[in-house]
Amino acid sequence: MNLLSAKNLSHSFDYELFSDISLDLNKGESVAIIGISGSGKSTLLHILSTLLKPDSGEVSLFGEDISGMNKKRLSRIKRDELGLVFQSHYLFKGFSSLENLEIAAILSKQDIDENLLKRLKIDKVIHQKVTELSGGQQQRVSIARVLTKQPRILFVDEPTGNLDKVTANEVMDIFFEYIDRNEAGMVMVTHDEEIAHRCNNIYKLIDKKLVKVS
Ligand SMILES: Nc1ncnc2c1ncn2[C@@H]1O[C@H](COP(=O)(O)OP(=O)(O)OP(=O)(O)O)[C@@H](O)[C@H]1O
Repeated sequence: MNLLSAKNLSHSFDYELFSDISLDLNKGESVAIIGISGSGKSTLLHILSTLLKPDSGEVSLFGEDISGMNKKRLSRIKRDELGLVFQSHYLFKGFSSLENLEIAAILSKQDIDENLLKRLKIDKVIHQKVTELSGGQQQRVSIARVLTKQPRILFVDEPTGNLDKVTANEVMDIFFEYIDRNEAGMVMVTHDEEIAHRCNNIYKLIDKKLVKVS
């Protein structure tokens, strides 16, 4: 089943970033987007995850074109079905990590998975304020929070940027197991070719086009 379908996307800021880009994501599938710095990878991810409207083109989620959806429906889909793991973590800074996870658990009527916290190596810091944690710890709290709500599509921007190699691989294992177990899908932007190769499909943003690499 198709989770996401993007057709003929074009977008410009001061200059044209890309044009006529199409991409599909099916259940159980992972897609990596690579490309040089400034090629527009994060912008494309923002468009696919409904945060940004493209200049032209269409994004459909679960078979429905989002441009035709009313605001309320789109917000509900965003809240319940999409999981965004971006570099700015969007954690509630005044709260502890546990409180951040509890908010996600309550909103989505899911339970916090203790084993996930152990695997992410945040079980011991869970009572500390978010602001007392390192960047890498905050990133892993934000990953735990996103997975707690059990989204159907994960949008992940440079997930392993400030993690050591062992932790980075563990985080990737967690993402891939999550997709398999929940028949979810993932679109991931990364600079790390090794990590990109763990995905089912790799696309490169180059010369304003999205080219399938493998
Ligand atoms: N909101 C914005 N307003 C104006 N220009 C923007 C905006 N967001 C991004 N840009 C510009 O668009 C270009 C592409 O940015 P983007 O972050 O999508 O690239 P990227 O491929 O993800 O880069 P990196 O790998 O360095 O993160 C950059 O030149 C950036 O300055």
